[in-house]
Amino acid sequence: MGIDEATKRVSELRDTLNEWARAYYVKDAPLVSDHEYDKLYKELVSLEEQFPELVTSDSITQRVGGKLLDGFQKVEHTTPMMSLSNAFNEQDLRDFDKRVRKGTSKSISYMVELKIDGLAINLTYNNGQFVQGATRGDGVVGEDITQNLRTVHSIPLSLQTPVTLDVRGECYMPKESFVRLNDERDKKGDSVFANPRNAAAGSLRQLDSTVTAKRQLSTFLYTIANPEALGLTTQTEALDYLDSLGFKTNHQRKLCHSIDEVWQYIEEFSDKRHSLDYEIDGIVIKVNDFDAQNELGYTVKAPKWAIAYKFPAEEVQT
Ligand SMILES: NC(=O)c1cnc(N)c2cc(Br)sc12
Repeated sequence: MGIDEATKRVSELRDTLNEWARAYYVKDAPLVSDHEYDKLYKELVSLEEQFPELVTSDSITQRVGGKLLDGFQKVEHTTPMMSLSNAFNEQDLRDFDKRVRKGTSKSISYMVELKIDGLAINLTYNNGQFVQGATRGDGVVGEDITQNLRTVHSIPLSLQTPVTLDVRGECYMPKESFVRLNDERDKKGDSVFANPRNAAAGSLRQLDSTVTAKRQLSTFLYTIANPEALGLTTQTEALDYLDSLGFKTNHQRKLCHSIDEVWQYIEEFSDKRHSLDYEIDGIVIKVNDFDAQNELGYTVKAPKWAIAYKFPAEEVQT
């Protein structure tokens, strides 16, 4: 096969494999069998070995294999990554709702989202290319874990539109992966992780990304930095835009038009959360309209337009 034919075939393989990977890892809806996927993947690896000049950093074959790091570089976030104040009962939520309605004349609806128990991350894309991934750190400065995040299949290495933006979300380990990992570690006499959040954090703080690649991590993205610069006016629009770019968002979200509706959702997930295949430690309630968010502003620590309802800690069965 000559270079022209190889170039064409490599492009076809990447488009097909990226579509299949998005279906499997982002939409949880596989289009083909693992065997079918592996067949094309092997063909792409072979062509890239025959024609190294065709390898690009966003090729699906380049997710694993960065060099062994001797530490993590510090990264300053373009805008601070927020933290949330907490609510522990219905009255706390009703007090929050009163403060919100006192703080703005706008009509209020709430975007209600599951609070994923993982590690907060920031992903930076330049002209649609994934260029940097970082931990939240203290909210202002985090650590560069780009190589490790490149191994997480639900994180696109390139977007279908050449947009420059920062997106934030949670990297987590599914419950099943957590149980399997601890079984393997226990059998080898290694220490086990206390919970999926610690397992995800430990997996992302690896200096060797080939270890991270084996940990079956996933993500839910939920924030775009400076969303109004992209013409987005609500959290609903921001989440739909993240979906359209090929990111994995959590579809259990609900737009609520009263705090009563928010409380119903919380009561519903107080039980349903145990049947999810990932851990959550609460529910995040956000004023949906960005103009109203800006009017409400921030306290020193956290936004006045959002709150995290925390589920009561559960008795650990020993
Ligand atoms: N959907 C969300 O906004 C969300 C989900 N899961 C989380 N652990 C967090 C943390 C902050 Br801070 S926001 C948020």
